[in-house]
Amino acid sequence: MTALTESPAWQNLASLAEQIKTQHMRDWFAADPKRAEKYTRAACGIELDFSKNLITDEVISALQTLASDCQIAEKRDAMFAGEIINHTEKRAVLHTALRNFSGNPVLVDGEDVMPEVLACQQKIEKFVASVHNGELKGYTGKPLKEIVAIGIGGSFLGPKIMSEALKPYWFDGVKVHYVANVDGCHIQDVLASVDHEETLVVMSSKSFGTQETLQNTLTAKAWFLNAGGTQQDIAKHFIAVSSNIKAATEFGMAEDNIFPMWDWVGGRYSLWSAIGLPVALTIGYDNYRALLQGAFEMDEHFQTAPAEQNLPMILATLGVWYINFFGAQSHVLLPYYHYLRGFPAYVQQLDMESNGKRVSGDKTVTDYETGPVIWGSEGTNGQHSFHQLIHQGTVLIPADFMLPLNVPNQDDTHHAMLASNCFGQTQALMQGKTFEECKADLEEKGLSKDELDSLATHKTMPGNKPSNTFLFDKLDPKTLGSLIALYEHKVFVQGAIWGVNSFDQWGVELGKELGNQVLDKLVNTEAALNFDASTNQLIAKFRQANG
Ligand SMILES: O=P(O)(O)OC[C@H]1O[C@H](O)[C@H](O)[C@@H](O)[C@@H]1O
Repeated sequence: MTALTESPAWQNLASLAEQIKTQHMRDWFAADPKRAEKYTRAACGIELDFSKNLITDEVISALQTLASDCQIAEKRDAMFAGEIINHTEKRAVLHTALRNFSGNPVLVDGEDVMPEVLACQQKIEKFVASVHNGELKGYTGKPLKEIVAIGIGGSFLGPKIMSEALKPYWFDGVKVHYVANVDGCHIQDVLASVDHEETLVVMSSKSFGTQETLQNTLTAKAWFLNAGGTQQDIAKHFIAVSSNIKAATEFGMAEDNIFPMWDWVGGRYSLWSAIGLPVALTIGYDNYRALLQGAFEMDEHFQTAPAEQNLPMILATLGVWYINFFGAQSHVLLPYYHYLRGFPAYVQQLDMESNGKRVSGDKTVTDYETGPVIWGSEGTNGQHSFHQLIHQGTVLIPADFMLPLNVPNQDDTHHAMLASNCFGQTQALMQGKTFEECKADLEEKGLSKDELDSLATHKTMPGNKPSNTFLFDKLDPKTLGSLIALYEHKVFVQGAIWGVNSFDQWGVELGKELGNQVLDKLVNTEAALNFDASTNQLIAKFRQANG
């Protein structure tokens, strides 16, 4: 056993879980009319009702003990202080510096990074203004109205979902198109829909070495030249965000057109850096700044609120409770807001790339589960498909429901229906429906006893399924910033409890490496195939079809 699973806090939680498994949330709600009030907390305009969880005061305090024994506060402070907590890559983890409005310095290797961060923000502000006011023009003198943002992974998903989620705040007059996949269908479709004279390509790649992004940018460049632009005009239509200035200039980007980022910002945490430039172009700089402000406020909350009030701590420890003591292998996110439909995919990357790890500390292979499968989609759509399994399937899937109480320009009837479905689902998951209740419903229909028993058995829902419900007044830029930072810190706390390095991604790196080796064999069609028989066969079939 590892030190974690042997620890008194872990052992205590294991025995508490056995007791809790014999109880039902229904009974807790019946016994305590104040349960909802007792287990609701708010911060940064986000209210979290976590009363529909398999928890008691004793469980909460045991989870807090585990967190404190795992030195979460110390680890959190080390992150904010710029210590090298990404130990396998020997890097600090300072996405929080990108939204630091405290006026305090943030030191990396003894040097304050804030002046560079602020200079970059000013550069973004100026650039966005010059696009929006039409001052920056394309090579034929037309304003730049179409933004083609090329990037993948962290250099894509965060900005894309932020832009989508903030549709009511879009700046009128520019349209942003995000392209990630190397599948040529996407870039072709996007380029076919825009006028090259009005197009600005923003290439986002921290490393400036990611195959998909380089290829899509080359394709866009060829399209631009083919449409009438010249090599000299490229500087007016192509800009980059990267920490690899050398590679970006070698690629042909003008140095002035490169927005910097830094090694101490991980890809999936980079949306707060100039990687967010397409977001600022979508919603304007003031709204973009509010987004950063919201994240900053959540950072402050995370650092200062006591454990029992601390939203990231509450969410993280609840997750650990289900993953490690109830065998939950996945966690579903259910935004009841169409514009937030991309949020599950974003958190999927954030959480699974961060905590999809199996080594704790220096080299201990864990004997406990770590990051869960994160999935989900917008409500109410899922209610008509996969919610069935959450209600009556044999696996436990904790759920996060989220709903803005006000939606700009929304028809009241639609919004009330949306809300009723959201609340009704959390209720159904919690209370379920007993065999007796199902039978009583059916009795009036004149069924025989056998039929009654059978159908009532099928209709019975055990309930006792945990969920969190997040409410916010409206999903404005500030609240979105806070919401994203909340999940970032949740992931941090869980990683810190499990002792994994939440900031590297060696599994992803291996995929890139092998993909390049295979590409070599697809391009050099005469090269001998020396992989396993299955991979060789797949390559041979591709060669044959494309020969
Ligand atoms: O920004 P780039 O260097 O192009 O990297 C893009 C993405 O590449 C990899 O897949 C990493 O796992 C991601 O975290 C990263 O965001």
